[in-house]
Amino acid sequence: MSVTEQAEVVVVGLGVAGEAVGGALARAGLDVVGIEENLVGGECPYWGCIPSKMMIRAGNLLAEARRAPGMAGDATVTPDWAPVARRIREEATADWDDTAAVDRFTDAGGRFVRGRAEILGPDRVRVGDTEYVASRGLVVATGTEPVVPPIDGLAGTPFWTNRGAIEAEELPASLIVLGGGAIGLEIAQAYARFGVEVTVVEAAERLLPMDEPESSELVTDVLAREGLTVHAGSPVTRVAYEDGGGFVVTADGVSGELRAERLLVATGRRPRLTPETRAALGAAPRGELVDDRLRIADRVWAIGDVAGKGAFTHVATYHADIVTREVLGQEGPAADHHALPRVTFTDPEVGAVGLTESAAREAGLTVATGIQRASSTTRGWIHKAGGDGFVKLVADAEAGHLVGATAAGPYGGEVLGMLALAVHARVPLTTLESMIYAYPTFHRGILEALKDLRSAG
Ligand SMILES: Cc1cc2nc3c(=O)[nH]c(=O)nc-3n(C[C@H](O)[C@H](O)[C@H](O)COP(=O)(O)OP(=O)(O)OC[C@H]3O[C@@H](n4cnc5c(N)ncnc54)[C@H](O)[C@@H]3O)c2cc1C
Ligand SMILES: NC(=O)c1ccc[n+]([C@@H]2O[C@H](COP(=O)([O-])OP(=O)(O)OC[C@H]3O[C@@H](n4cnc5c(N)ncnc54)[C@H](O)[C@@H]3O)[C@@H](O)[C@H]2O)c1
Repeated sequence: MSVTEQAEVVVVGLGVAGEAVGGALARAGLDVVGIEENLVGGECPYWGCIPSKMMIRAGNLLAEARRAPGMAGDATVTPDWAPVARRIREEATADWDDTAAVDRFTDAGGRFVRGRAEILGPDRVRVGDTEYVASRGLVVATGTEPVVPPIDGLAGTPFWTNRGAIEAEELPASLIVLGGGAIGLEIAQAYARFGVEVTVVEAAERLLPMDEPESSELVTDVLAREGLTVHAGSPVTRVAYEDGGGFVVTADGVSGELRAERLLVATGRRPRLTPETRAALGAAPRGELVDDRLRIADRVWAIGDVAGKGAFTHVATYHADIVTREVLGQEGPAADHHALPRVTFTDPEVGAVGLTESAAREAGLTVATGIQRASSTTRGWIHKAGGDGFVKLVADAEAGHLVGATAAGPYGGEVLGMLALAVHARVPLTTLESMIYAYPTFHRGILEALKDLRSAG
């Protein structure tokens, strides 16, 4: 027999986005039911951003030490994965236990339900035998799941997704990474720095295909110098797994077979939202899910990865703030993604914001670009080993402001900060040109890139 429970707000999925909106609304005094089938906090703290950045930090320490010869004497590096795995288990994930996060939500006044929610309609959700009816709003925050491509032989093999790679207590001797996007490259480089023999196989013509071609070139070059094998433009045609023998991968354009102990599938993620759920919520089967208030329908919102506006934690928290205001009936700006920043935490970091050059051209803008290589700046020249990078600017020449930028290099994600502001606030190029840039910094490359942009235009 089913039971019906009333609530003011029902939040489905307590990942980054759902935990933030659910907690804020509960703290504001609303009766909030939060439903989570796995761990409260979602992908980012347990299998995503935080543990992967711990791996990267550790790998970067090794890489810096290896750069000492010729610049600072000798350094002997003996990589050890144990402290990394321990830090991920103990500091990042509490051994994949979300008690603290659940307590945070219930202490705020939220009602927590562990289970898989089935969304029945714009105001109701079922978990097991209980139906939850929302009088004030339903928030869908179900995130994304890995896409596993339909490659012959792949299904049924013990391949890893990001979760396997993050949870690993011991490293394999060798790893094939399918997909040269953010997940694939961050993990590939970190693993390789710990001595794993890594091969990256990317179907598109270049790594990081959604980024500037200069970013792809830079990362491909650095990875090759670090001893990784990279195959781009090489769709995988077949995967096999031999007990005790590991994975055997065949890809177009790659002669012979690729073999490795482990296989990581990092070929993108898709929203956890079935066509049936879209229909139940009154959304069209395809296309944009939300409007600029992140509404699917009246009093139904989608936030975070599932909204399809960028699968990043900073998007999830940005959306959560907007929908918190919406539910509480508070004034505030609508969602605006024109200056979405993103950082791929390879070393060098690839930070980007807004439109790439090709996207700006496709949008019909009169585009002007400027580029400055880090090695040509004083700071890059001083930095020397590990100093590869560049700043690339993409301007709407008619409007006279930046519409996109890339800051790749040491601290690329940090240099990105002022470029994100410039794109967000549509700061006039003349203002950017007339300000003072501290010397010798990596961000001074922006001034030189502006000069390049003007000289080209
Ligand atoms: C390896 C990796 C590294 C990353 N690194 C970064 C980074 O450095 N920076 C960055 O900004 N982003 C990064 N991301 C992306 C970031 O993790 C996501 O953007 C973020 O977690 C999105 O939050 P979310 O709440 O939208 O979704 P999620 O975190 O996926 O949470 C959704 C939650 O909903 C639950 N759920 C789904 N369906 C149901 C249901 N029917 N019933 C009940 N519960 C349900 C899920 O169990 C999950 O806990 C990374 C991702 C990965 C995989
Ligand atoms: N630093 C960060 O902010 C960060 C880090 C990791 C993940 N993320 C988020 O998670 C999302 C998912 O990451 P991802 O790396 O899985 O996706 P992605 O879309 O960034 O990259 C997937 C890559 O796989 C390639 N690919 C697709 N099918 C393939 C196939 N059959 N064989 C070989 N290659 C194939 C694609 O061309 C693409 O380059 C990212 O887009 C990002 O939003 C962010």
